[in-house]
Amino acid sequence: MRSVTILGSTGSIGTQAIDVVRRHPDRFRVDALSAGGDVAGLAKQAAELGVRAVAVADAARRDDLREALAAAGAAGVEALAGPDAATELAGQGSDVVLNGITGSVGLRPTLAALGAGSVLALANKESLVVGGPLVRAAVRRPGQIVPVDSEHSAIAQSLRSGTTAEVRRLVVTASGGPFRGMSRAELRDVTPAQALRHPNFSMGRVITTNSATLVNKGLEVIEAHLLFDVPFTAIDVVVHPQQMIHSMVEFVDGSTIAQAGPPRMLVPIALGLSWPERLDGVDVPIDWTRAASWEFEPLDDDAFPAVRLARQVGEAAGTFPAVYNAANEVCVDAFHDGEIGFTDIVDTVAAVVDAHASEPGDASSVSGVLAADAWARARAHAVVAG
Ligand SMILES: NC(=O)C1=CN([C@@H]2O[C@H](COP(=O)(O)OP(=O)(O)OC[C@H]3O[C@@H](n4cnc5c(N)ncnc54)[C@H](OP(=O)(O)O)[C@@H]3O)[C@@H](O)[C@H]2O)C=CC1
Ligand SMILES: CC(=O)[C@@H](O)[C@H](O)COP(=O)(O)O
Ligand SMILES: [Mn+2]
Repeated sequence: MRSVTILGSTGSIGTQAIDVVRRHPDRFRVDALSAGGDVAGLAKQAAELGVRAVAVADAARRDDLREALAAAGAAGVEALAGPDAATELAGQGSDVVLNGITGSVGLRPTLAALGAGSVLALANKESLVVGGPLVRAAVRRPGQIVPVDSEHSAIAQSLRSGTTAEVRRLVVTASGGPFRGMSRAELRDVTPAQALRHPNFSMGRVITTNSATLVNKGLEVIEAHLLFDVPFTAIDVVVHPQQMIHSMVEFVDGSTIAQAGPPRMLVPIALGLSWPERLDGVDVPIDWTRAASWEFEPLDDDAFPAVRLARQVGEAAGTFPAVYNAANEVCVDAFHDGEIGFTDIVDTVAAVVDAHASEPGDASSVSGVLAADAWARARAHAVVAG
């Protein structure tokens, strides 16, 4: 029986993780849950799962959380509130901490989980991207981070086919998003509602928007570099609209191992919780008796420059990846608030990254990384305000 803490339990990843746990009560016991501000959803989950503790990030919602717990019949559950609450839960030593929070705010919880010796089931790619070397230095043993991001789970599964020395390249697949095939000129007028229509996955607002701009793929290339220690020049991106192949590993003998399955997150989440074992019947496999075509096409870097920019910031390292991510988080909000257009998102991120070259930050401490994150947010707000 593994004890599990789920951070971001009310979100897309979190609720699917609870589905996996529900179906395997003999394998998992949920210790603790955290959310941003959804106290009602959190209290309902806490009551159902019989957890020990819950946390919300919004300090102003402490009393609401206690009331919601009492109303749900879970008054005895420890209730934490405030910006450090998820970090406190993450450091309490569950066997597995699933980080399903969105954004760089997930960095401290990621570090706390690793510091406590828990397995970190990592959906929150932003924490690894922004904290790269700090997160890697916090790892206490090989395999302590289990990727939940579907592409990286696919790579981890494929890597079981050979030794590290036998790996030649990683091939990360991309859906291409809802605007695949459009030119830069056509992209100027797309709307937030259109950007939220991901072709295959139902996910939170930030990652769905990032899939549309291809910033998600940029973050994933950096994530792959940091997780698997493969140089950027040996990480390819290929557009595969059906997302049945979740990514691939090419080996030195010319063989490529791909992981395939329907475009759903249940298998990566379940593997995150149970690694290295597989659980029975997590998802419905591909039906190979039905005719189907899978397409593969190159990425259009001119219409979607986010991956090229991510490679640049990844190579530059230091605080550049944190700046890329933080500027993007600001721009996603600004786009949805009607303050900027779609192509302004990556253009603004590029301008902020460019400005960072003359004011580089300190990536050797968490406070240094978070200072660069704050600097990039301020700079992005200034660019957005014109
Ligand atoms: N969804 C997916 O299929 C995939 C997601 N990922 C990654 O997983 C992460 C989560 O994505 P997703 O589930 O889609 O996002 P959602 O927006 O659906 O969920 C985010 C979760 O984080 C909580 N949260 C928000 N702000 C804070 C905060 N300041 N402190 C603590 N918790 C907070 C939310 O709580 P509340 O509900 O109260 O706002 C919610 O529980 C992201 O990093 C994403 O890139 C990776 C691969 C696939
Ligand atoms: C499910 C998952 O891992 C997401 O990151 C998803 O893959 C997004 O797909 P694209 O970014 O390729 O559209
Ligand atoms: Mn992904």
